[in-house]
Amino acid sequence: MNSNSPYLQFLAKKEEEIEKERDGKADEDSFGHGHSRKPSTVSAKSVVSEAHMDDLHTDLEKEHEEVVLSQGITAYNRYILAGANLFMRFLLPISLIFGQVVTSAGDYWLTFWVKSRFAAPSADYTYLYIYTGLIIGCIIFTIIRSLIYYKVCMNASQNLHDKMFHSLLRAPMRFFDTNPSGRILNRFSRDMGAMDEILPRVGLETITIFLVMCGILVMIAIVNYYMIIATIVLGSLFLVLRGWYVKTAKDIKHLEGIAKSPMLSHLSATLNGIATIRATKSEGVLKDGFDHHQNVHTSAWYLTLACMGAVGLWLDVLCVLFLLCIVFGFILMADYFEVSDSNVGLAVSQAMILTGMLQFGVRQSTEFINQMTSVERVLDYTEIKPEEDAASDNLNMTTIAPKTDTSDSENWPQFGRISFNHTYLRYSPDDDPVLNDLNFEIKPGEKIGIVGRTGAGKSSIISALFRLAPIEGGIFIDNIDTKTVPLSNLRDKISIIPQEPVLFSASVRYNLDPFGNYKDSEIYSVLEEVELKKAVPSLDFEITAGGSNFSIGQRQLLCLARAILRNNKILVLDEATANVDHRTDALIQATIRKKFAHCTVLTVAHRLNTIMDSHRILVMAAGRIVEFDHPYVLLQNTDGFLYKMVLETGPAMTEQLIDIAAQTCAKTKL
Ligand SMILES: Nc1ncnc2c1ncn2[C@@H]1O[C@H](COP(=O)(O)OP(=O)(O)OP(=O)(O)O)[C@@H](O)[C@H]1O
Repeated sequence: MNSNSPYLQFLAKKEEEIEKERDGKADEDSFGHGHSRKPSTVSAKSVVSEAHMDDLHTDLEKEHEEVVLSQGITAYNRYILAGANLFMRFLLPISLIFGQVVTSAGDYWLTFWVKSRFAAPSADYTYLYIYTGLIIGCIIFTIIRSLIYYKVCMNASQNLHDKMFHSLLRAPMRFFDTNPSGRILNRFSRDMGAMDEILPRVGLETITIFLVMCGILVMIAIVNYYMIIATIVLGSLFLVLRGWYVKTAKDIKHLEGIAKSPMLSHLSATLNGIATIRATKSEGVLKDGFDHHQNVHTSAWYLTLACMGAVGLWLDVLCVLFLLCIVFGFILMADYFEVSDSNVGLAVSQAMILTGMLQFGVRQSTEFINQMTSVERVLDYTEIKPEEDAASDNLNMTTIAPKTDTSDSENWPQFGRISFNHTYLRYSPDDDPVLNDLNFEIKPGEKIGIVGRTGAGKSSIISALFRLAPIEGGIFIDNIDTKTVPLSNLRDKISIIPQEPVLFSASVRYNLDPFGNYKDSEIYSVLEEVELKKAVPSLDFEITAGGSNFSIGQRQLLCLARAILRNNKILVLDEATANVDHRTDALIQATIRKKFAHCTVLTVAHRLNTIMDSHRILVMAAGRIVEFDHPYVLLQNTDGFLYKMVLETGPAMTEQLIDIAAQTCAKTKL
């Protein structure tokens, strides 16, 4: 260590980088991968990361609390607007206030009744009837206000959920690249859960307590208006105390979250390495480590309890002081004014309700503000800027050529001619373009292989074709600018067999034909073509999550079956044969050649043998096209990119590849 060798410096730098990365992108690491193409991280990291979830969630909460506080009323307003129409917005406050007025009026009426009975004892039932009426009114209004309130909350939850889901479905790919899937799932699970279950209850309790407190203070002021002074003084003290509590509680909660993570990660790491721990007899060390983490966490948790206890004590002190003011106020006043016993009784009994209720109120209102962060987060997701789809309202496609039959959106594309016209693509507006000035044309029915080193931009060509990211310049399919085609239509008309086969947890029928456009016999026939009929007992056979009850090869074949069924003029294969065995690979290749003989096929390839018989090969480097011609022609240039790539496969393979290219060349009489 003392030598300070370059290796040690390198290690220190690395550690620093990891630390920085963890700080900066911690949430991304823990919740999942932001980018679908990233290699999976080591499992130990994800175990530790999982344990960090609470801590990070607290961080996120903190970040959003600031948003809520800064946006303040806006979030509340938008929540109510999402759940209540104009009538409900009018009815809700009225029912809340009326409920409280009737309840307080009942208490006051009792005092009035007692006072008049002492003044002139009689058996007048009017008092009783009015009191009964007030009690019944109190019951009815309380029920009505609860019904209206819960209806508004339920509507808000449903509407915001639907809006969030809708806006997520239309979100651009960039959103999914920058938001880890765990975070998105949290919005739908944790935040929606809070909005459905916790927020309405806590909200109603907070509102009720606030109204009861107002009722009590108003009645005490009516009985003895000097009490307004005491109320203002003690009310200010209360607000100060509450401010301290909210701030402290938030920080302590954060502290507790931080202290909890190491304990959980220690536990999960221990469970993961239990075999090693037992083999090395290091149970004691691990136990001490766990005890240490738990002690730290317990200390933080004890702080939470102590904080709650302390605020409870001080709130009770405030209530007792208020009671003291009321009682002594009446004693002092008795020397100068006539004070009725029933009024004293009313004021004292009402003030005593405050004790205990105030504590509960503070806790619930803090919880309410905390839960509103969930609403804020959901509101954020309802406003995701949708994908640019200028054509969605305008189904007329514009052509660069005079309008022909091809402009008919139903039959488009009829030929499968693709041309890139000075096309640039950038994933983020601030980044450099990933595709640079692509200019090429693919004739109808051509089989094109796309090759290049990793990161050269092969997959980005597919992204551009599907318009997964904003493009500059134009991409024309059968002379129609894809920018003028509605996105759903464009994506519907190009089939893709992706690198990772995508299957839904649903029936085979749904996976192959989600919109129910084809007959069972047609679906069976394509299953037969990809030799899967035996593997699939029936079309209602359920595919489990991610297609785990099928092998990777079978999943690829299902995707191929889906593509055949769609019968599109353009097929894109993204290294589709990278993970399958030789036989399945051969079957996929043969089926594609047969079934897509008249279609334009673009194959992004890693293995050169699958594309050596293509009509042309497009070689990419750093987002530009460096070569584009028949493979045999390209291989004549011994300085060329393709030739060098072929050489890297070894002498035997090189010979074989050149052979395939030459044969294809002879066949096509180039
Ligand atoms: N979603 C994305 N967001 C930001 N940058 C991206 C995204 N996808 C790709 N890139 C960047 O674009 C460049 C080209 O990537 P692309 O995936 O097209 O390469 P590729 O040739 O298909 O590589 P590979 O063979 O490894 O799949 C790379 O520099 C990559 O970092």
